[in-house]
Amino acid sequence: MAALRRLGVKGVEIRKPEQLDSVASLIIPGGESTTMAKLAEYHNLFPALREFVKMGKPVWGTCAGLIFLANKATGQKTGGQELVGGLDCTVHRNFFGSQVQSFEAELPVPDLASKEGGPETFRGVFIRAPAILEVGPEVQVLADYPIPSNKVLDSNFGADALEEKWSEKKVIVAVKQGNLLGTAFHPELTADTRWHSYFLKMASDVAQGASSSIVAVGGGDFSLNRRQINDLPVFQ
Ligand SMILES: NC(=O)CC[C@H](N)C(=O)O
Repeated sequence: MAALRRLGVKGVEIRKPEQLDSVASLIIPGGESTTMAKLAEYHNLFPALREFVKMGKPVWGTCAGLIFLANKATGQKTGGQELVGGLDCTVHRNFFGSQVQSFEAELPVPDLASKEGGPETFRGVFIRAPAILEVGPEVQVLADYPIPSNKVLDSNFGADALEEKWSEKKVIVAVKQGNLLGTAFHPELTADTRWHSYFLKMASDVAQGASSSIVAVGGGDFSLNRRQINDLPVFQ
């Protein structure tokens, strides 16, 4: 919400399925995807979210939101978790390790830079971040990242996938497929608003005539009357 405000756009928080009828595009933010899936299930959001994606409305998932959008997730808790799906990729939920292994890195972002201008790299803030292991033919890769050299390719990764598929020693961290955008990192925690403005352009391309609201779902405090509008700290 704070990042959108910096671009002069007012977002609306979505708590109930029927609220999705009144918005033209959606951001599913980061957080913790198992918890978010439980809450989304409790609030009966999954059918409406799937319908929203199927209608071709722009949806951007960051981090846990990316996991939500993926057709397949690995590294899930026992019993798995429900996904919205639509994005033809396999995501590893905690690819880069636990919370303490969170990190920041400069990512080459040629497509973003050519559309939005600015530097050729983007500072990726990876917080217990997922990574995309495989993508389908319709998916455009917007950023990738070398697999950390200390990364032990253990059983969590699905041993069969290793040598061959990962011979390039890179994982994918940003993708676009039609109306869907996915980032494994948190662009809203930097002062660089290019991913947000990139998504807003996707949204305005599709939204013609519809409401131009951008909305956020999941994460945060679900009590409506205690909502705060403080901006998050932003890393320069
Ligand atoms: N920053 C994040 O959104 C972390 C996502 C987390 N790995 C999950 O499973 O949901």
